[in-house]
Parts: sequence; structure tokens; C-alpha cells
Amino acid sequence: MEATTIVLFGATGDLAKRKIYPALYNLFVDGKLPKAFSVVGLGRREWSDEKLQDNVGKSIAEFSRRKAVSEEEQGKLNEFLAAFRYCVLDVGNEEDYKKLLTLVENREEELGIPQNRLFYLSVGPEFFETIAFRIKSSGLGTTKGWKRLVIEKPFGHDLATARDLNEKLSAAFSEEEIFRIDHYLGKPVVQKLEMLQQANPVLQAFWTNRYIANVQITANETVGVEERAGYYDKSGALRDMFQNHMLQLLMMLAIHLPSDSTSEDVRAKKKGVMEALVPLQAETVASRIIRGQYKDGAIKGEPVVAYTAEPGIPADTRNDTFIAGKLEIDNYFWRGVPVYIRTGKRLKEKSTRIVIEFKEPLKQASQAAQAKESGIVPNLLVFELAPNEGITLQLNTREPGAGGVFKPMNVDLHTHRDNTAEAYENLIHDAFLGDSTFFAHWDEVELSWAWVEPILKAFENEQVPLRLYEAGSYGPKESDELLAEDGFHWWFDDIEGKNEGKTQEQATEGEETYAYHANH
Ligand SMILES: NC(=O)C1=CN([C@@H]2O[C@H](COP(=O)(O)OP(=O)(O)OC[C@H]3O[C@@H](n4cnc5c(N)ncnc54)[C@H](OP(=O)(O)O)[C@@H]3O)[C@@H](O)[C@H]2O)C=CC1
Ligand SMILES: O=C1O[C@H](COP(=O)(O)O)[C@@H](O)[C@H](O)[C@H]1O
Repeated sequence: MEATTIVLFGATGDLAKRKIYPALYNLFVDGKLPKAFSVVGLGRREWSDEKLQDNVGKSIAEFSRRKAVSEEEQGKLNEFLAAFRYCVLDVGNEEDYKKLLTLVENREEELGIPQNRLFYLSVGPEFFETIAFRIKSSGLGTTKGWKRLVIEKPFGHDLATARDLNEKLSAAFSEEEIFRIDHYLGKPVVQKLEMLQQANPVLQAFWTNRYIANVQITANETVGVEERAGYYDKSGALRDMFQNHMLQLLMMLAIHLPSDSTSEDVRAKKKGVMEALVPLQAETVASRIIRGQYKDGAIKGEPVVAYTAEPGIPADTRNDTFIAGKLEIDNYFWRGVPVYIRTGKRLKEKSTRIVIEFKEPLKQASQAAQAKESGIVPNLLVFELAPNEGITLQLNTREPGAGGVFKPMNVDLHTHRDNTAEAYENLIHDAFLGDSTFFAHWDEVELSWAWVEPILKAFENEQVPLRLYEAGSYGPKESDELLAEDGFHWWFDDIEGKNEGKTQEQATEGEETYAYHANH
């Protein structure tokens, strides 16, 4: 891996503290950073190099999956911290960039490394354009090595602003140099989706409308708006989660990849999925999309306030904290397979998963009824992203002497091993390598915004009712009805509450299956 200087805008901020420093440290310990690297942290705060190093050390102690406990580990940590320098910079101040350029060049000279520069924008989106412009105008972007831009979400507020931002970034960086982070693409199970398909012809063969009855993508959260009222009330679940993370999961799931696929192939296929996604019309939005907002309620026995009573949220806000939708992909593989997506805040449990429900082989009504009677459930392929990670295939089995009654049995295809790399580690490592497979290409971002545009308009024009749901529930009942109309239901919702407060693992302890609500 080539020697690199990371220029980190937003080095004093929350994301750097919670995600970026721990990720860099774990990569360093794993020997996955370049042998020679340097980090130049930036912010307006009057910090010194030592103050930054001290804060990075604290962030690792608090947030890293690896801690520096032993003397040897402490030595390694000190070696890591020695790579950090700090520079006070206000993004709008041209003079500050000159100072920064001098510092970066001096460091490159000191370490004897080429001018490979990775600019990481961990700042608010209002600064993205200015920074890209200043990187160019100050000469920071004129390197004898390579340059890359890693950029956090949100990428635009709608289609027009996203296009505008992209145009401005393109004046300073080419598409190949822009790495748009969508941290869901860094999640280990999501990265396995690609590999599983490529390496297993049997899965490829079943990945079609011939065998699949429906797909369900869920990202339920228990947290509310947290400290981000200002951002979230202008964003809502649609912009915050659906336009990016949820549609990225859909793309990753729906692509068909031959075993020798390249990064370009993956991106071309993802673009193809977005192009095949049946657009919603103003008249169809209300029948396909459920918009929700949480009322007060209780989560794991603790009372929580309504969204409108959260600090910093206007009492009359119509913002969406929940969204569910029914989508269709009109291509050879997926035509006729409904894809249901839901995500929301203040729901009963944290659960992020993709469920592929396979068709029932028994076609006749009498046989289907008989199958139900005897306990047969559909085959499911489940990708569990959170709170635990795992990939499971649910099959039916019958023990001798059990009165002919079937019961579900799980085949574990992958289980989480402790201390594996986290999303940010995977993504930052790829950015060092220049591998953009798991970053969002502009085409995908543009098509995603274009697809959600009618929903944004319909919300604005109040064409979709705002359904209030109790905090601690699974969202508005209309979200269940969306599936019920097609004869389906959301898998694994713990509606009877028998797994209240338990992790999925605890919930399934001693059971042969984790299909603990399969009979819903
Ligand atoms: N936090 C998170 O979990 C996530 C964050 N993101 C995204 O990451 C980005 C950063 O978020 P987060 O770290 O939470 O934000 P914070 O508000 O915690 O940090 C903002 C950073 O920007 C710096 N900054 C603000 N104004 C200026 C300025 N005029 N000139 C120079 N630096 C400035 C601040 O430094 P100083 O105050 O010293 O100037 C600080 O380091 C955002 O785009 C956010 O949407 C994405 C996913 C998750
Ligand atoms: O990007 C975001 O993601 C988090 C959820 O991420 P996860 O990895 O915990 O599933 C969400 O809480 C936040 O609102 C959103 O901005």
C-alpha cells in the first residue's frame, strides 16, 4: 500500500472521535495502513498536536474494539499517535489552506513519502463545496502522487442540490477520485452479499422471481432524534436512511454478479437495478409509501417522549421518523417480486436485516392449508446486520414420532466472530487502496434521489397521511397492512413480546430456530 497523508477536516468532531480514529487505529494494529502515513487533523479549535494526539488516544480508549492495555499495545498506540499533526483551519479562510499546504508538504518531506493525499471531509455538508474548491485553488490538490476525496453523507438534500454539489466537486476531483461513504456498504454482512453470490452458483440460481416470493429490508432503531434535532427535522427517515442506506442495501441484494466481477461491474449492475426500479407517480405514492412519526410510549420499560416533544423539534412538525414502502424492480430477475422496505426511530427493538422469503412449493389451496396445519413455514434466507451479524437459511424439518408436525430449522451460513473489522475500517481501508466497490457512485446517488423525488413532493404536499405510531411499537399498523394486502407479513417482529429486551441470540437460546415469530 502506498504511503499516504490523510488530511482530515472535522478532526475535533463527533464522527472522527467515534468512528474514524478507532478505525484507523485498528487498521494500524492489523498492519493494514501504509508503512509510512501521516494524519493532519483540522478544525477551528485552537488545539496543538499534543492535544489532538491526546484526544485520539481517548477516543481509542472509549470507542475502539481494541484497547491498548499491555505495555506492548501501549507502545503501538504511541507509535500510531505520533503520526498525528493538528492545524487550525476555518474552511472559508484561504490563508489557512496555505498554512495547511506548507504543513502537508513538510510532513511529506520529513517522512520521505510521495504526495499521495487523501482528503477526508468529516464536516457538515454546507462545507463540502467550499473545501473542494479551496483544495484546488490553494494547490493542495495539485500533487505529484494521487489525490482522493472521502465524503460523508448527506450528499445533497434532494435531486437538484445533489446534482449541484456533484458538479462543484467535479471541478476539483474526478469521479474515480471521489469516495462517497455509505457506512451500510462497509458492514461485513453487506460485503458478504457480493461474495456469497459470486462464489455460489446455487445461490445465483435461486436469486430470481421464479423462487422468491418477496424481499423485506428492515432497519428499525430504538434511538430517537438524539442530539441532532436541527439536522433530523429537515431530513426525516426518507432522506436520512431510505434514500441512501436502504436503497444501497436493495441494490447490493438485487444485483447478479458473475464470479469475475470487477468494481466497475458491481457499480454498473447497481445502476441497472436503480434504472429498473419502477418509478412512483404522484397518484401512486400514497398507496405504496407509509409515512410515520412517533408518539410517546415506552421502550424496554422506559418511557420516552413523542417526537414533537423532543428538545429542538417544533411542536407542529410534520417530519417523518418512519417510512415503509413497497417497491418493484422491473427486470428479468425480479419482475413480480415485491420488495418491502421499512426504517424508523423509536421502534421496539434495534434490528437491521434483509429477509428473502421463498415461494411455497405447494400450489393448491388444499395443500397449502394442509402445509400450514402441519407447521410448514416458507424457506427464508436471512441476512442479519444488527444487533448481531449472521446469515441463516430457514428450512423445514420433522422429527420422527412428532405426529407429522414440521418445525423450522436454521442452517447458519455465517455467524459473527468477535473483534472483526467494522464498517468504517473496511471502507477506510478500501479508500487507501483506491478500491471504490463499496462506495456510492454518482450514478447511484443521482438515481436514488430521482427515485425518492416524487415521495419528497408528496410529503411536502401532504398527499401521504402522517401516521402517528406509539414509541416502542413496530411503527404504524399501515406498514403491516402494506404486506398483508399481498398475503405477507414482516418476519420476526416480536409482536407477542416474548422476546422483549432480549438480543436475537438470547431470544433463540435453546430453540432450534430463531424464527421465533414465524407463526405470526
Ligand atoms: N456523527 C456521526 O455519527 C455521523 C456523522 N456523519 C456526517 O459526518 C459529518 C461530521 O459530523 P459530526 O462529526 O457528527 O459533526 P460535529 O458537529 O461533531 O463536528 C463538526 C466538525 O466540523 C468542524 N467545523 C465546523 N465548522 C467549521 C469551520 N467553519 N471550519 C473548519 N472546521 C469546522 C468542527 O471543528 P471545530 O468546531 O473545531 O471548528 C468539527 O470538527 C457530517 O457531514 C455528518 O452528517 C455521518 C454519519 C454519522
Ligand atoms: O446514517 C445513519 O445511520 C444511523 C444508523 O446506523 P446503524 O449502523 O446504527 O444502523 C442512524 O441512526 C442515523 O440517523 C443515520 O444518520
